Amino acid sequence: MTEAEQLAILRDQIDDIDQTIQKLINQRAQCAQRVAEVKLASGAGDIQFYRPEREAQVLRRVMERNEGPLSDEEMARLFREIMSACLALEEPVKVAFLGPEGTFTQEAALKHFGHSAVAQPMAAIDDVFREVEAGAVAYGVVPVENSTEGVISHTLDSFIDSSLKISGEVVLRIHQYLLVGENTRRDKISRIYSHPSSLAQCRKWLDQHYPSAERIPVSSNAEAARLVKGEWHSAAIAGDMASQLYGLEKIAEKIEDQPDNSTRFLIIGNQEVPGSGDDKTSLMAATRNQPGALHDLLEPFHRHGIDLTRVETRPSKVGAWSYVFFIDFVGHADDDRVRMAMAEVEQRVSDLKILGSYPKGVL
Ligand SMILES: O=C(O)C(=O)C[C@]1(C(=O)O)C=C[C@@H](O)C=C1
Repeated sequence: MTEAEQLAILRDQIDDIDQTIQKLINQRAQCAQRVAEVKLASGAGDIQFYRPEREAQVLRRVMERNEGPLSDEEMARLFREIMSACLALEEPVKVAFLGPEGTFTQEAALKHFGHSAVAQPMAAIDDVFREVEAGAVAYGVVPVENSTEGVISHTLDSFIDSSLKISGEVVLRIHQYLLVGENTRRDKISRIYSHPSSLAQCRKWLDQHYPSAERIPVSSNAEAARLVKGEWHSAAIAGDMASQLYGLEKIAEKIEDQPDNSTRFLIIGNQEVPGSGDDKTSLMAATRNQPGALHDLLEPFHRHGIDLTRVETRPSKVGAWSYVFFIDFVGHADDDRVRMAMAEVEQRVSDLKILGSYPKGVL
């Protein structure tokens, strides 16, 4: 058989399969429309079309049953987009993210909600909180910690004065690129712009490759990319999205010092999310200012076998030398042992707020 004949046969098969997939996706979308009708018919005041726990369960199941050759992650990403489109038929989900366009936070928002979400850039973390609090959007996406750089304290501090809840988390592998516009040659770079944390994530690489270039901190990576678009002798450190958005050339790839550099983002909103079977909880606690306060706070978690994934300390804003602890642990607030531990913790602290229970990041 000639190459052309072999290709024609295989492409016929692909056409048939595509037709079947398309029919099935539309059948799935019709089911989602019926789900929306049921939710509307329930007459409840605040209808939740977006269901984070259900989405996590669907994606986990996709990964568990996957037999390849496509990877589990690739398959989950495809289903992520199918679900995003189905949800948009029910009601498009509106999301505010820490902008401008092209930031890693935008990438995180799209990874979490899919490309059918309506995502709006905000100038600052405070603005993301405000936009959700005002009800202009249903959810916000903000960075909370980076594996190289540590916690983003501004995000944690924002919870102190906010009634918003955490309804999800998403972890993004952060790859940094050195980008130039058409006016700059790679051997003529004297200025490198980026967000301070990206400059820090690439410090060793910069010391080695561009020791004498001036490092200029700016408000975001995307802003760095925008600046160098027309400038001479300047480069930006930013992600793939910013590079595409501003049509910049990548002259060096994956320049982050830590190969597993990743950032965790939180999804904030007003929703209480039921258990998905594999959840995390975040809480905020203020202790009385006395010796052993942190030990007393953590002891019930240990006794009830609850796995802590993070403990951060922040100044409480209500007087010098008093602190608020942010604690993440594995489990849902409705789990029996979490309930028991929380009842005990409550006796030992001056203030306790559950910021939310939510599915562990799947993708
Ligand atoms: O199961 C639901 O509640 C749906 O609305 C359906 C569906 C889906 O497409 O599978 C869509 C949106 C929700 O966020 C979760 C799941």
